[in-house]
Amino acid sequence: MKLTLVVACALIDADNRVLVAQRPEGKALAGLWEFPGGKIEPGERPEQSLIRELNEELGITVKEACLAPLTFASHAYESFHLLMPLWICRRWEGPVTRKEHQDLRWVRPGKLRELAMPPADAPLIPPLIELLGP
Ligand SMILES: Nc1nc2c([nH]c(=O)n2[C@@H]2O[C@H](COP(=O)(O)OP(=O)(O)OP(=O)(O)O)[C@@H](O)[C@H]2O)c(=O)[nH]1
Repeated sequence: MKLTLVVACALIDADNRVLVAQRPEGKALAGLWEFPGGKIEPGERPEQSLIRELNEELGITVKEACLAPLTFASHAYESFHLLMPLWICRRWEGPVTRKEHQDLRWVRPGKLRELAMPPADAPLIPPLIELLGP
């Protein structure tokens, strides 16, 4: 089984809402709502990858000191096993801009279950509710 390491981030706004982004058409799991992030490239540290992905996908600049580890997903997809650490971030520079996704939404953690998310993401929701409220 191929192990794939993906880094992801829950950006949190002043109202304790979380940013989710809709995967583009043409990609695996298209249309599902995910946490911004992506695969680690060779030679990158996980935090560097995440900072790069957040810049590419959302146009924001994040400092490593503003990333805090929250939890992780470990999920067996058919063709690979996903291991995905989730960081949270409350501080960034620049406006959040849609660059690669179909759509972006700020949602209360308690509403995440109402969105179609990748199956790996379900266990990430309770820790967010515990931290931020429903
Ligand atoms: N960023 C992100 N990826 C997730 C989440 N949940 C989840 O299962 N994934 C999976 O983790 C992988 C993320 O990699 P990616 O977005 O960089 O990859 P991709 O499918 O665009 O493939 P590619 O970059 O090779 O074209 C995908 O297989 C995606 O389905 C999530 O919440 N956020």
